[in-house]
Amino acid sequence: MIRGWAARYRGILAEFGYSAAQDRLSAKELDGIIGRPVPLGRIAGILRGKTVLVVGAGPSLHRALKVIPGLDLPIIASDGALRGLLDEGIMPDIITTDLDGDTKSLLRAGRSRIMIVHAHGDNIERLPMVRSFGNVLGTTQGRELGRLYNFGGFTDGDRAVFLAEALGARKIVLAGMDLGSRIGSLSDTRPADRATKIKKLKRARVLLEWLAGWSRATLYTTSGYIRGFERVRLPGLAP
Ligand SMILES: Nc1ncnc2c1ncn2[C@@H]1O[C@H](COP(=O)(O)OP(=O)(O)OP(=O)(O)O)[C@@H](O)[C@H]1O
Ligand SMILES: Nc1nc2c(c(=O)[nH]1)N=C(CO)CN2
Ligand SMILES: [Mg+2]
Repeated sequence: MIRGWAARYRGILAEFGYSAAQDRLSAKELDGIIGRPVPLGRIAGILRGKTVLVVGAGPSLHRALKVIPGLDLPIIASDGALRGLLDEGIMPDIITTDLDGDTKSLLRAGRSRIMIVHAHGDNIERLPMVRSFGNVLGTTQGRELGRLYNFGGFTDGDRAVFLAEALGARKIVLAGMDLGSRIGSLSDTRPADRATKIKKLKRARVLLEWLAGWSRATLYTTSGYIRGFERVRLPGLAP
């Protein structure tokens, strides 16, 4: 577990009213379901020393999808962004998910791609889906247990950035990671959950700005402003 995470996790539990015990229960369940996890070295082999594209499901994803096919970069897709990528014929290398993204897309990608599956107290009933995935690594937001890892991060999108940093990416470029108060249309958020979702995105921003203070990777964003991330334009996108 990364230094400083425990305090941030306590803050998340308090703000969102989650139970650490439920998170732990879910983590144990996931650890029991995953037979043999993907070796960490295989994931690091994809990311180490590379410029890695992390794709979120924010409103700017639609624009980014026009140019992503021309980029020759390893791609990590976060949950809802996966469907957008698949619709454009782009199969990402790695998917970060807590299994509440589009099920059809997750099952399709899960046949061949690396699925980084996050266990938390509110997705226990979804965990059996993991049995259909060929290459899985499990994560938890609490203390690491069994063969699960905690790279840091909260939502699927910011966890992808923490993962890429932990496994040695040289540069991390965000697309569709607008954060902010507009939820992307590819994000499958029920109206009743929208206020919580916006709070989650705020928390993701705070965590990314914390990461920017000590990240070994250089961080870039092609979507919204994030302190500590350099703003760049995706090549080929009109201003
Ligand atoms: N404005 C935005 N709207 C939606 N998602 C965003 C936005 N900005 C960044 N993202 C990132 O895109 C990721 C994938 O989005 P999506 O809402 O589809 O997935 P999700 O499975 O509901 O996310 P989570 O389970 O992490 O809440 C989020 O985890 C978030 O980090
Ligand atoms: N207990 C719990 N943990 C989480 C949850 C959640 O709904 N419940 N959602 C997350 C990202 O959406 C990440 N972590
Ligand atoms: Mg999710």
